[in-house]
Amino acid sequence: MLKLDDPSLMKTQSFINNEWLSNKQTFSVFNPADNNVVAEVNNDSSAEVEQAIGAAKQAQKTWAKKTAIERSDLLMAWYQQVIEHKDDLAKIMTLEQGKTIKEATGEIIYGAKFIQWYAEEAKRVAGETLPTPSNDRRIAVIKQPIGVVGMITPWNFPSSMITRKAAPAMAAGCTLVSRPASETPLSALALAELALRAGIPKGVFNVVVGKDSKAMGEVLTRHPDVAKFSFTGSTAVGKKLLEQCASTVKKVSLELGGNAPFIVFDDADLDDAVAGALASKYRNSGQTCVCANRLLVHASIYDAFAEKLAKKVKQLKVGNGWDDDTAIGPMINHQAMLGVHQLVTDAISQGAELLTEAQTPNEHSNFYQPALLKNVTTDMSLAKEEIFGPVAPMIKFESEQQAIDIANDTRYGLAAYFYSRDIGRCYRVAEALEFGMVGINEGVISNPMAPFGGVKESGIGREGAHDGIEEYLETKYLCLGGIE
Ligand SMILES: NC(=O)C1=CN([C@@H]2O[C@H](COP(=O)(O)OP(=O)(O)OC[C@H]3O[C@@H](n4cnc5c(N)ncnc54)[C@H](OP(=O)(O)O)[C@@H]3O)[C@@H](O)[C@H]2O)C=CC1
Ligand SMILES: O=C(O)[C@H](O)CS(=O)(=O)O
Repeated sequence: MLKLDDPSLMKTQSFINNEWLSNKQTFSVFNPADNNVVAEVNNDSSAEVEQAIGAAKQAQKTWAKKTAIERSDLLMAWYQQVIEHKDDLAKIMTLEQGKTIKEATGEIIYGAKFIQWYAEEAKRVAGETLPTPSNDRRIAVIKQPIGVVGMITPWNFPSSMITRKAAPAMAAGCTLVSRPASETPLSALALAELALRAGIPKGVFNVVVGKDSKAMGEVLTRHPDVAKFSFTGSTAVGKKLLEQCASTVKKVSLELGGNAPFIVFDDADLDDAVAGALASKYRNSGQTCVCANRLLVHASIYDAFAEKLAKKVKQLKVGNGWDDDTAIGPMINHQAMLGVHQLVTDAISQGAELLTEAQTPNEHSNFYQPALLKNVTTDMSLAKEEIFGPVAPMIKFESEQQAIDIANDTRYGLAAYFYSRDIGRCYRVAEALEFGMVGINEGVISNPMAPFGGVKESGIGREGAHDGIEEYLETKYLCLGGIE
């Protein structure tokens, strides 16, 4: 039984116009660790999304008229609420997503720091005056909020993927309708409760929840009152939603899938590289878009690296997210776990060698033992697809250029990592990699101060840094005549 310091944070209704609305229809939310039902949540669909858009539209002009300092203070109040309740929020996340309580707490703090960061950035939105082209006129540029924002987010980071969008949008003067993944609605609804307690005005932050993601997405991507759409999720779904947004030429931000190379050169610090690979690959049970997805290791250190990493992987304890010594929690659901196992068995059937314990999935369990495979080749699905699970394939390379070519041979371009202590190589490789983010001698690089995002089919736009608030602003050019 979940014991919260503040049980009123467990919300199951839709949050529209600062009101909790009941719905006759509900859907079940499950605990991935044991597949038990943990809550019955409102099953909204198109009507509720329309209602939420109406509330956001009604509120937007008033919210935008607040000064940047007023919005900043309200966002900081929200930040303080989230930090004050971080332990309860982490428990709710572990309950519905399965990640370890340590990782859940880390995510709550990470997500809160986007609210803190954009509370500060709200005060740094500036236009400019430009040299006049003639003495009878003056020209200037101002920045204005885009308007109502629709957003859809995934289950793997059910709190921070929301604040990474909502905070800059609200800081810029936008209002929004958030639709979280149906696997993890509780974290989103708890954030809404804390926004209410922080004094965020009605209609600014709305959360609709439901199983019919397609129907809800149709409204958010096609409604004429939604000026901006922001999505985080798979590339396949992102492409569909981008097409749907074309109907009303919405501004769009997409944070999509990844296939991160993790390159270990012969001059790397081997122990650092092993530690970096372990952190990058296996956090959140490998269910992050920026996880190392392919380990590219120079031939001269391939066996030594494999031996060191295999030893560490075997020490990772699989278990319930509540247990302090658990390193790997359950995967989000059985289908996801079977998909990962299929990639492993397929690779082994083509000659890859499993360096960790062989396993046969239990038909009632979502747990998967962390795995490491060597002798993986680039033609295997395990090397080409986004694994999204605790499995690391090792690919051997002979030269720097070959490593770069293998790394770039993907339609994805989100994160990439490499380990080298040669400064010339660091510059050459960092510049040659076709990815939006590059970790150099680091395996975990996400933070609110940096622009997070990808190139190619990993997305459009950036979240975090000052870039993140620009995604929710329009640029307006003013030309003032009659000066002379
Ligand atoms: N770049 C980034 O920052 C991140 C990228 N991702 C990527 O997301 C994927 C894993 O997350 P996952 O949730 O499985 O991704 P999905 O793309 O399946 O789902 C993401 C969200 O989109 C919703 N959705 C699914 N289909 C539709 C549709 N047709 N119309 C509208 N909404 C839809 C889902 O709702 P529901 O689940 O209720 O169906 C969920 O809320 C991976 O590829 C990962 O790389 C994940 C996190 C961060
Ligand atoms: O994969 C994701 O969902 C997150 O973007 C990963 S991170 O921001 O925590 O690195």
